[in-house]
Amino acid sequence: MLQRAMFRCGQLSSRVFAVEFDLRTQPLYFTLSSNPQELHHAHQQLFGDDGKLFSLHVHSDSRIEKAQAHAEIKHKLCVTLSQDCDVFEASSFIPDVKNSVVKGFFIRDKSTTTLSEDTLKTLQQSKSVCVFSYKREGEYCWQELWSPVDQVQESVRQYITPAAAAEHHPSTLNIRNSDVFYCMDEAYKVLQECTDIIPESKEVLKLVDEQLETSRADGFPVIVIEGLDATGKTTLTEALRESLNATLLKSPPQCLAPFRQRFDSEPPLIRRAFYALGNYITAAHIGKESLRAPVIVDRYWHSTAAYAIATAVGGRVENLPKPGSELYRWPEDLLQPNLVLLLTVSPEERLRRLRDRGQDKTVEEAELEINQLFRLKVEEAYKRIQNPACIIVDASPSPQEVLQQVQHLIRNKCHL
Ligand SMILES: Nc1ncnc2c1ncn2[C@@H]1O[C@H](COP(=O)(O)OP(=O)(O)O)[C@@H](O)[C@H]1O
Ligand SMILES: Nc1ccn([C@H]2C[C@H](O)[C@@H](COP(=O)(O)OP(=O)(O)O)O2)c(=O)n1
Repeated sequence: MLQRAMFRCGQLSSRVFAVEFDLRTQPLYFTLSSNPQELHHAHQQLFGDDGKLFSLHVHSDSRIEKAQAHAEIKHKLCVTLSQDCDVFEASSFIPDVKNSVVKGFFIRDKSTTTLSEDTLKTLQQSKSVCVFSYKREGEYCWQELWSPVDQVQESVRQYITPAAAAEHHPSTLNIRNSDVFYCMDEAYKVLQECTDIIPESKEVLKLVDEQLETSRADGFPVIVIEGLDATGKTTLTEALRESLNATLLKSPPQCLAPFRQRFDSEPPLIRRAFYALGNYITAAHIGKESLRAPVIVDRYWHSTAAYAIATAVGGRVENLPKPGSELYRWPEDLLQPNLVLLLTVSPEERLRRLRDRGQDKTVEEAELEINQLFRLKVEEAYKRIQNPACIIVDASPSPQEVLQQVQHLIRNKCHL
């Protein structure tokens, strides 16, 4: 079993576990050792209290199955476990080694019921789930493979010892080709692997196939408008269309609208691959339309990458991939715009606009509202994307003033 193999002595020094307690705090890092050692103060938070402790993760050779099972387990743990149970995101990883992350959960059950054991037992039977339990022994705590009481099993005990945080936050290690895609083929492959379980994938792939190659002719300028929801993108792009006599496009394109809700309910791997492919369809439209007139694009790759990175990265803004990281690099096979403008408004003004609009928000946008940290991470990721980088536009003045500001920028940068 994958997880057990990781615990073999040869790998002990490099395999670390991180448990995210709360979005505002640092995760707790620990590693396993065959010798008991004194628990560090911080570890008392996790292992020192009363209550039963478990961790679990899915093992499967299929990344689609793994992603879906992980999402289902998350949902199941949240709806079935009582309020006396804390469920944390937990991952094991080899420090700073790309693609080494195994995502899972950590459960602290302070209840006197057997609900968590019953739930874990069911999960263990129905899915490829691996469960570990943690036991205290005086001042020490150790981990072993968990099996329900009726199945006695010989198991190796490993003592828990604190570990230092790695240079790169674990949630950044698996971003490439799981959350952000840097070429069309990689996103395409994900949807190909989904066709059995999500029949709509075939239709999406067909729409991608129908688009002709987009070798960019030296046509009219292409200007992308980016920003969080309710920063004024629709208002500005409509005004620019009028004033520049431009063609207005968006990503995801209209032809993907019937599939969006379906893919929005899927785990990040599948959802982000869908949005990535949407950019390539929009790119084909841009290639065609820019031969006739200037093109304004409402959201494009900056949105795809910034939301994906901000969702994947747990905790604070400091946990984002460092500025200059290859994770912020534009995909080589995706048509580049001439100008990208990022609309920014204060959180208060944005909330006011959201309320005035009074429309339904996507779950993600609703989360943005309550989760300032997430909003900060999306904005910061937007700003770190390179080649092309975005130019920040203060979108708090009146629509007319914002339009003038942007027209001025477009005249200077694109000579329109
Ligand atoms: N510059 C502005 N000043 C004040 N309100 C604005 C401005 N731009 C847009 N709005 C209003 O804010 C809300 C969100 O704008 P919208 O263009 O729909 O944003 P987005 O497309 O980025 O979600 C709308 O009700 C719109 O009328
Ligand atoms: N080009 C794009 C556009 C949107 N997305 C994703 C990113 C977020 O999850 C949502 C935001 O879309 P949302 O519907 O809230 O945006 P608008 O209100 O249409 O501006 O879509 C993307 O990944 N790539």
